[in-house]
Amino acid sequence: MPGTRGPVPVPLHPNGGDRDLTQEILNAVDEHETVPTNELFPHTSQAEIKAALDRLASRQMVEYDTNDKEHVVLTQEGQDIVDEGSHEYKVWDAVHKAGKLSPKDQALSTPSAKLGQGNAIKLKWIKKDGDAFVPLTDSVTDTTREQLRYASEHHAFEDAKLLKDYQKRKLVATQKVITYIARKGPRWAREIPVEVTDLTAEMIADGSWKTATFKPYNFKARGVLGEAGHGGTGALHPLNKVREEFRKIFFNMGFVEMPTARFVDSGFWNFDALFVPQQHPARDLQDTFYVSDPAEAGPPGADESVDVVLAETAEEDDDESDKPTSSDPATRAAETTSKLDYNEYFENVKRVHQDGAFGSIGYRYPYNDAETRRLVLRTHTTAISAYCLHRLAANPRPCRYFSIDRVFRNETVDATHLAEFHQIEGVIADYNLTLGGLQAFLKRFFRNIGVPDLKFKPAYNPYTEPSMEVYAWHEGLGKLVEIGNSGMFRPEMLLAMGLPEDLRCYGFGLSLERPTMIKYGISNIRELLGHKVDIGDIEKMPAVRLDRE
Ligand SMILES: N[C@@H](Cc1ccccc1)C(=O)O
Repeated sequence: MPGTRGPVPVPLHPNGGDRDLTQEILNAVDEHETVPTNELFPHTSQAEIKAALDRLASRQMVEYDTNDKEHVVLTQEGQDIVDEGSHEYKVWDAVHKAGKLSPKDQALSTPSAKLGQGNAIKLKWIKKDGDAFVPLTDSVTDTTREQLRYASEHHAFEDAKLLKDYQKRKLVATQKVITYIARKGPRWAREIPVEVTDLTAEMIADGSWKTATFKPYNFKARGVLGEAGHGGTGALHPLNKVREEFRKIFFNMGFVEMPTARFVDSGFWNFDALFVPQQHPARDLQDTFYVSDPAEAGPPGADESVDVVLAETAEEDDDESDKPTSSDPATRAAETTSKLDYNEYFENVKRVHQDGAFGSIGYRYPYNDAETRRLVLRTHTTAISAYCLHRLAANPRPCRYFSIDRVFRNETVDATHLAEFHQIEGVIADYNLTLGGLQAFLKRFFRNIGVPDLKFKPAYNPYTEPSMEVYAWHEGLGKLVEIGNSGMFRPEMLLAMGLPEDLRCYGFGLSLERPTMIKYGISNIRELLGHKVDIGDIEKMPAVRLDRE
């Protein structure tokens, strides 16, 4: 069984299907240098091709240009001519076969034959002899058919001047076709590299270390805080031991930690930005703790002075090593923020709630600005995810974020419920994501913590559609238990932030308490958190590895 420290491959095709279009494009670019992608993949939709190209372009592996071209396409009548010959040809053919043919003959009374008679005479293929037609030649060249056949094969006429004429005769039409021309980018590679974070014994044994791409060291990362007092991880609270295990798993899967140091947040980030309607029962005093002093936050964006920086990947750090000013966290935060317009975002969110926008019909109720400023103890860490996704709009690109921190709900405390608990949350943004990809990811994630065989159940969240509850088999209880919630963030939520249309986003969340209680065999949550906790017991609890029972 792989340890939690082993390299975890990044999925190449998030839709989980067999086909990997990004790899096919990489192969083609490698072989042909410049590739008109739609001609190469005529049966693949434009949107799919663009999504695959965007995934590669965002990694700077390929670059591409977009070309608008007019294509000539045949109408049904034009196609019939290519298949059977022109109207004049059919007239000549009938007359030629018969030797002599009355205009009243059935073969000459079809609408097509009526259209063709004049031309066949003009071309000197037939002539009137008494009241019948006779052929003038034993062979003809059907130019109309040849020209149309050429146009259907080449999407253009050999002589461009013919287009107008054929368009007037309604035998062809034109169609705008977008072609994407791809070529190698500055970070060209034949494959999306799997970045390995650790050198393992297996890699040395099987020689794969020689060709592996190692994730560069981030020398600016802060070190792990030294343990004081009791010493070792034994001094950590069991929740923090399990939290550390989850953090390692996230880091190994290429996630970046979100800044969660704000237990108090505004109604805007906790609810409105996530399209929880202002009358939703979850916003009730019975369910949510509101702060009374101060009761209100400034408008969204007013807290921008708070120095919140998402650690970028080591790779990006590396790029900036020769630019000391921009690697300074405060400067970087300012750079990112300056591109974001909070007023516009706020108005967008209001519009979606009140009138509908970005393809959503909205809730259609009068939106209350004061409600958006009310301060709450955050009820879920999705408030932070919304905040970080909005920041992503300043520089949209595929990314993976996670957080593990405390949330608060005004609930009656019992053996399995506390008024405060911890949420583990993950967010993945990328082009062309699908629900199947989310299931594949969740299966991989939970396998890493030793939970195989997931089941998914459709669910509802105001901010995701579709949404799925995640279930796993619990040996001890002998039944399926809910272990998490997930979904794809709604387009009206992401578009309102200014994220591009094809950048889609998964989200999922689970509690930290549940896996911890299972690991330590604790059945009453009050033994884990709060005033009833026995410190002696906590000290004796061993360190855990999530993937080992
Ligand atoms: N916020 C959800 C979890 C979740 C996060 C992100 C997307 C979907 C669901 C919860 O509290 O249960």
